[in-house]
Amino acid sequence: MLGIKNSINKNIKSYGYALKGIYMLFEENNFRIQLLAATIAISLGFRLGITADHWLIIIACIGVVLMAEAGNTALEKLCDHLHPQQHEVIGKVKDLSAGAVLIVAFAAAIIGTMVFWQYF
Ligand SMILES: Nc1ncnc2c1ncn2[C@@H]1O[C@H](COP(=O)(O)OP(=O)(O)OP(=O)(O)O)[C@@H](O)[C@H]1O
Repeated sequence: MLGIKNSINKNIKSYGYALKGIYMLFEENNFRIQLLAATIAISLGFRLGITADHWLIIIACIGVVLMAEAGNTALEKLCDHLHPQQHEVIGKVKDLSAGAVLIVAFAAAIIGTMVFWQYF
């Protein structure tokens, strides 16, 4: 019984740390821009009355883009902490990570356009 209680407490703590991470993301300019784009897409979804299938696609796109941005931010912070000085490899790691975000954001923009296009 105590084991289950400890396990639940540990879980709740973990969610707290995760929420702290999400809160930190709000300080990032790129994250705020992506959140604005997500808000516009969700508002458009309600306004156009899109189908449940289309909601799944839009929500999945938003989730993947925000997750990629969170990963990119975490990697940038780790790079800056491990190697605050300029280094070629650090630059490459940051560019690759930013590139990953750009790839999913671009794909999400295309998918979003294809979905919403059908309602106009
Ligand atoms: N320590 C470093 N060594 C070499 N190049 C770096 C280093 N730090 C940053 N850069 C280069 O500068 C670019 C911008 O880095 P920066 O850390 O400012 O990220 P950013 O994309 O501006 O993100 P943010 O504005 O969220 O901090 C990187 O993509 C990389 O090319």
